[in-house]
Formats: sequence, C-alpha cells, structure tokens
Amino acid sequence: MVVSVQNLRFHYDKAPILDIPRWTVETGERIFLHGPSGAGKSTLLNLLAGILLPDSGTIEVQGKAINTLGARQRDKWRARHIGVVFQQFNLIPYLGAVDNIRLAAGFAGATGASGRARELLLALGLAEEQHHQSASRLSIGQQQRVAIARALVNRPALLIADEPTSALDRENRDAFLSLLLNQAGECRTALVFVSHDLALADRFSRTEALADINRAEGCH
Ligand SMILES: Nc1ncnc2c1ncn2[C@@H]1O[C@H](COP(=O)(O)OP(=O)(O)OP(=O)(O)O)[C@@H](O)[C@H]1O
Repeated sequence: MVVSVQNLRFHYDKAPILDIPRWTVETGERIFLHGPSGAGKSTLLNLLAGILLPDSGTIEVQGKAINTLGARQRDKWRARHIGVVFQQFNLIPYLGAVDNIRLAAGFAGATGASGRARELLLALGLAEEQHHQSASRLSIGQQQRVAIARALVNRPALLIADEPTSALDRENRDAFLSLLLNQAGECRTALVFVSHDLALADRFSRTEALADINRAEGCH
C-alpha cells in the first residue's frame, strides 16, 4: 500500500475542509480524483505531500507518517518518495532540461542523476539537442516532458498531479497524459491525478469523487 489515510481532519480557518475516515492507494494504482471547485482536492494533495499537516488523524505514504517528521526531514522524504506535476511546471527558467531534473534528484540526496535524466527525456521524446536548452526556451510541450521527467527521476512511489492538463488543447492533453501514464507505469508509481475533465477518467484504474470519501461539509 502506498497511501493510507485514517481519520484525517483538516481546516484552514473556520469550516472543516476534509474529514476522511479512511482512504488508501495501492502500489501502481492510478486514481482520477474529481470534485467541484473548492471541494478540497488540492488541499488533499498538499496533505499527502506533507506540505500541509492534518489537524488530526494519520497520513502514511510508503508506511511513513510524514507529519511525524521535522520540516527538513519532511522535505527530503518528499523529494525521495513523491513526484509532483502541477499545471504550472515550475521549472527553473535559466537551467537546462537535464539540470532541472538533476536538481530534483539532488533534493532527494541522489547524485549522478544525469544519465537517468537523459534516459527519461529521450523516452519522453525530447531530442538530445534540447537536453541543455534552458527551460524558458523550450515549448510548452517540451516543458511538460521535462516536468514529467523531473517528477519521476527519483522513481517515486507516489506521483501527485494537480490539473496538469487544464491549460492544454485536446491533442496536447492526450499526448501528455499518455506520456505520464506510460512513464509512471514503468516505475510502478501510483498516481493521484486531480482534474475536472471527466473525459480523461477512463484512462485511470479508479475514479474517485472527493465527496464520496470526504464527510466534511466545508464551503462546497
Ligand atoms: N491557504 C488557504 N487559506 C484559507 N482557505 C483556503 C486556502 N487554500 C484553500 N482554501 C479554501 O479551502 C477550500 C478548498 O480549496 P482547494 O484548493 O483544496 O479546492 P479544490 O477542490 O482543489 O478547488 P479547485 O478545483 O478550484 O482547484 C476552498 O474553499 C478554498 O477557498
């Protein structure tokens, strides 16, 4: 089991946003998570990543309750075990593709990741002459590939993706999703993918409406 959530409660200021009695994600599982705007999907992803901490309850990723770690250990642990892809790819604009990926490997304490970075970029269809092109000079489609490679360089047990396709046209969206799913599959990485676009749901092994697992009334 990659993720185990038990009796999770979370609020920002007033209303409870999340109250999840139990929720699990198995190794290699691909979950499509949807729900209305403001329901708490991004909040749940941030809790899984240990960026936010729960009011109560436990969140284990790979058997570790990430909220029991100190801030620095948590950052390192996240870098090692969790990959992240957001709508904004957050690449360092003046670094080349390979260096952006090596940076992520460095956060996880890995050295000599250039080989794996290049291998991933080639598998994702980024030609060698672009591997050292600064990220700001890559097309959006090329930046997507770098973002996927960066998320997977440490062979994470869990990949979380927050609306990564929402700014893309249909063709790019489908291509991006295929790349993401194929690469995640190669690493047996479990995927929690948040999107409003229900047309994508049939490419996942499980579709989950947040309201079905969350008992909080919240603001939605
Ligand atoms: N930092 C914050 N401080 C206070 N309230 C917040 C904060 N971040 C989010 N919220 C509120 O918490 C609720 C859940 O937000 P969240 O971003 O998790 O929803 P979401 O389901 O991801 O929405 P969307 O689909 O629009 O991205 C919303 O009502 C939002 O306004």
